Amino acid sequence: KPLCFPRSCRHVSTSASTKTKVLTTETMHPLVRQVEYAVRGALPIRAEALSKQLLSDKSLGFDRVVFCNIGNPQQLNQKPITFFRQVASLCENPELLKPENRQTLLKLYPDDAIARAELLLKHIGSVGAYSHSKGIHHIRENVAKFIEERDGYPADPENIFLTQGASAGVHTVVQILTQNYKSGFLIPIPQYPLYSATLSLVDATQVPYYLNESTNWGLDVKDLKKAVDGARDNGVDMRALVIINPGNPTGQCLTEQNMREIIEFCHNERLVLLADEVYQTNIYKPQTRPFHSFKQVLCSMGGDYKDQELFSFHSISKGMVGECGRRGGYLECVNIDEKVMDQLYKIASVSLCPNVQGQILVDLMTNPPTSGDSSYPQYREEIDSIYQSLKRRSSKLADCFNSLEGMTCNDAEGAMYLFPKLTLSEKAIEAAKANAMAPDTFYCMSMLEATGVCVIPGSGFGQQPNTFHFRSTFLPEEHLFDSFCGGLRKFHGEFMAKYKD
Ligand SMILES: Cc1ncc(COP(=O)(O)O)c(CN[C@@H]2CONC2=O)c1O
Repeated sequence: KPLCFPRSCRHVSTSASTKTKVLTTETMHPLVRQVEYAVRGALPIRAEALSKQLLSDKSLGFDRVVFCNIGNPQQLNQKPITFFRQVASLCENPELLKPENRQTLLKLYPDDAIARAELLLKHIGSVGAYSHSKGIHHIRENVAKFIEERDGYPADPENIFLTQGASAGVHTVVQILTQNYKSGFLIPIPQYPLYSATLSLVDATQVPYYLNESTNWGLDVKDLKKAVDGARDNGVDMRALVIINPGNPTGQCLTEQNMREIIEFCHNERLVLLADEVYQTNIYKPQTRPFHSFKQVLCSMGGDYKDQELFSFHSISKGMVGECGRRGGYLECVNIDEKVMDQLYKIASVSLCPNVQGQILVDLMTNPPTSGDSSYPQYREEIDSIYQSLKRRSSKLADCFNSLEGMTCNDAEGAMYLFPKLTLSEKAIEAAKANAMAPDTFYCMSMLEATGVCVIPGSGFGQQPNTFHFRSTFLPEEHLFDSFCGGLRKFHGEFMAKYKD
């Protein structure tokens, strides 16, 4: 019988309450302590607190907090794609697929959703089982087919890892590429802070290259060369170039010519290319700035570049899918050394496998209903409706920002964000200092307290010195968009008046 002393008998060391914890911020890994990730930093933390306060306090001046800090479409009520959820739900509850339930089931589910679930379960077994550490082979075959159809060049399922979101793939690749603190990675400024945070965690060296706001966040290879040469002069062992295309937070889409120059640069400078392409279907100017994958451009450049190493990342969190919480994505490894691939597999094995429902969504994202399938009309309508709405909202919000005093904003060619530039008065800058905040953080915090809208200051992504920006998604529901923009307009006018020089 297990010993169980009543509380009164237990000897509690009097020093227990005074003994410091074993684990404190002083004794934790310093690399963890130094990591910053603004997308879920001070502003969202305050926003969460206000959201809770709203439950009991109606005096805040707004009736809801609008989380524009994160590209999380379904948090702002974007509907999931029906076919995807039908298949996922059948995979989750295979009892429904039993013959005795078929007549009832056909009243609730289209035949192609039933067929897809049965096909997936044939390869998966149970969603509750560990899968292959690279991901289910059948799904990796479908991802390879998707890549081949997208690019017109072969893709090998063995070079594809399904991942727990693109984040996990990025982390693994950065980790395996980092030999020591001298390992240098070129990262864009502004950048999505997954990269700066991950590089901090592995103690690698961040080598920034600035995107040019005046050319709609253009990337000039000459700037890359300057950054690499400067880093090498300082003893940095340059390893890789990170490209986010379409850009986050900046929304630019690279031209094919620019991509060829980038690949040539990597080849000449012997840099591994990390291509983050999670927004590859969030393309709002397809006529002038269509999406090209780096895989496709690399293959089109022919034999001289056949040894250029490339890692490409994709995700189910973005596009019109927005299944962020399911944590699904893939990593394609191109021209990577066989033995390194074995090491990648070993690291993937340590985490056993990416979650299976996330893998199912990768299959559905890359292998959706096609013309002639029962679900195709509804699938097409849902995707097109979300796409057109995102496109309209991106323009509406950019127009709103460009109409505000002291604010300019490049259009979003892609992704889910706008990154407007703020010109702030001396008084506002002084007030920020008095509040121990960066000026753009002060502006964003003031916006949050006045409107309930949570955006992220430019300092969370990096920006040219003495410039101020913030990042907002354009995800608030379209029927609320006019009042959303109206609220921002009102706040901005009051803020500028309050701190007028
Ligand atoms: C450029 C980029 N890469 C990778 C990821 C990670 O995606 P997974 O969900 O697949 O891990 C994100 C997420 N976007 C973050 C999250 O929402 N807002 C952002 O800026 C991203 O914007």
